[in-house]
Amino acid sequence: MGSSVAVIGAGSWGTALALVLADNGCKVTMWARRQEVVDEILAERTNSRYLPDVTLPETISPTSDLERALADHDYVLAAMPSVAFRDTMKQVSPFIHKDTRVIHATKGFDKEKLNRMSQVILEEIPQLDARNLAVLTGPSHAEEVSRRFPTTVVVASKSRATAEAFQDLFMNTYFRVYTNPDVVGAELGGALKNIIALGVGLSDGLQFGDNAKAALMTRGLTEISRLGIQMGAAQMTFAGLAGIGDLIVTCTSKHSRNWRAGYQLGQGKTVDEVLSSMNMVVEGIHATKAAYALSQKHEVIMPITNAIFHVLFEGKNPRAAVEDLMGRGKTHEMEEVARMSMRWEE
Ligand SMILES: NC(=O)C1=CN([C@@H]2O[C@H](COP(=O)(O)OP(=O)(O)OC[C@H]3O[C@@H](n4cnc5c(N)ncnc54)[C@H](O)[C@@H]3O)[C@@H](O)[C@H]2O)C=CC1
Ligand SMILES: O=C(CO)COP(=O)(O)O
Repeated sequence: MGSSVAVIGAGSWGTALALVLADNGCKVTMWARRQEVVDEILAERTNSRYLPDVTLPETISPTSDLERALADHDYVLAAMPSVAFRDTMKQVSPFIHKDTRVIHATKGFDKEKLNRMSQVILEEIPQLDARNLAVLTGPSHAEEVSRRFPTTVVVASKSRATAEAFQDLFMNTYFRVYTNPDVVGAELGGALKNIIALGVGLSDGLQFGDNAKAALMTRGLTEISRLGIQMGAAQMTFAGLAGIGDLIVTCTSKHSRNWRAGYQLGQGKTVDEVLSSMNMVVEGIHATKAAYALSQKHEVIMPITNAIFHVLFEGKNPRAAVEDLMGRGKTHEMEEVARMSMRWEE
């Protein structure tokens, strides 16, 4: 038997990653908040609400008892929605020691302080050695990973040893793991692309076509990078799996909850109607609020995020938001780079 891994969170992503680990020979204990999820896995070996049509092997043991989940582990993986992240880390903290290697796979911001998830982990688990912390991100829908479709992801950690330990833990023939030392860029790429996917869904719901989709993705990546660099990320990360890679999959996949939520908004539903019709997390809604505040704090211009914020939280008509975006003042496409290196011929 390989390593023991405690997976905290039995939603779609926690369950799909537990499957990857089980395929790799790990003994997995998966914590679910709700006892009925545990009961279903024990009785049927399925998690039908979050990952239908997938059979879970016996090497994945579910429990709703956090202490039991964390009793005996070599590694901990946290994969719950960002809104539940800080509270869950508070509860997890007493069972984590300095040398535990912890990885999270959550794509969002802390609602209290707008912090990244790795910052929340270190705040709530102060005894943890920061070098033992990593993030897993990249273009990876649970529905496809659980069908063992070829997938590539990034593990980012400040410590090469930790990044490589998690690379070894997760990597297999259908799940290819790259390492990256840029934790800030990896976390921001994953969290901010959800906003753009919502925007693309909105645009598709309004039947605006493929040109608009390409514009939102490209200019969306520009503003993701702009905020990211200001917050300490490396620009190159946004050209990789955690940036453009995840942006592409989330803006174009039928599996994306963010795209689906945006699409329904574009068709005229309200935010409350959309949220009550989805039984899964829509991180982009929370991320829009966080990124709007972060753009003001860091004095970074994010027109698309601003427009989506006004649609989601101030009742602005999506068509009016698009008119405002199209009517912005004239600008150079490569404004930051241009200042540094590009020259007009005359
Ligand atoms: N589903 C996917 O394909 C991927 C998801 N992610 C990220 O993983 C994170 C988790 O997402 P999913 O597993 O997809 O969500 P999900 O919507 O499938 O499941 C949510 C899980 O969180 C639990 N939960 C909800 N509220 C909670 C609370 N207040 N306290 C404790 N637990 C609570 C639910 O019981 C459920 O187990 C998100 O940040 C998402 O962006 C990242 C990559 C892929
Ligand atoms: O992050 C994801 C894929 O990489 C999941 O995106 P959604 O939350 O939009 O489904």
